[in-house]
Amino acid sequence: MATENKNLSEYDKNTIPNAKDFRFGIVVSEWNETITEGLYNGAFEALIDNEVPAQQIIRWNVPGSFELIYGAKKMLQTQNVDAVIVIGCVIQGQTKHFDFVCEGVTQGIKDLNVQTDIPVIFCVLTDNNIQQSIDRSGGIHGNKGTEAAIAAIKMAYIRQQASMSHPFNQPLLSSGAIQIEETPIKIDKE
Ligand SMILES: Nc1c(NC[C@H](O)[C@H](O)[C@H](O)CO)[nH]c(=O)[nH]c1=O
Ligand SMILES: CC(=O)[C@@H](O)COP(=O)(O)O
Repeated sequence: MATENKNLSEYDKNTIPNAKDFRFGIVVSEWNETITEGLYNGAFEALIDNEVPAQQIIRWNVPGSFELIYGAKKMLQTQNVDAVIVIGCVIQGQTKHFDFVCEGVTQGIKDLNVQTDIPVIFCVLTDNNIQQSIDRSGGIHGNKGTEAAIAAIKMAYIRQQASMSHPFNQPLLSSGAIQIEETPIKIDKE
């Protein structure tokens, strides 16, 4: 379904896990600032709406979307957060720069999700023109910041549940592997 057919700000509060004890980091790009402020406001308000205390929301600014990767990495390493949201807005210009910034930030954030344990939520608009950005940052299609905040709550909850259901609740081996008790396989003899 395209954003056009879905309001990005709509969510059913009954389906959202309790978020009052989680800490969230939000890294905001200063490029296309009016748009990224709209996205930040959407994310912040959705977290507050879901009972996250304001002091458990840590905001950092970075110069552009490309810097969101480093900002998120440092946030993960230093702020004891349960999830990070990266907020940016890349708008097509006259050159291929758009493609490289979009590809770079997308792959970088994907890498953080693969390599580290804390979820990083992608709230980066990659638009053909400013109108598309306005429409998605509190305009006619709602606010992708709201959608990102709900995703962050859900992912923080999944991480919490996963750690609680860790096999036998045992610590990781020094190799990083999980110790799994072997169950003998029964082979039927003919
Ligand atoms: N053109 C846009 C950029 N470009 C800047 C880069 O993200 C980066 O800050 C620079 O290359 C220095 O490393 N960033 C956006 O977020 N949006 C744009 O439309
Ligand atoms: C997304 C961009 O990098 C961008 O807006 C830069 O514009 P241009 O390609 O015209 O230099």
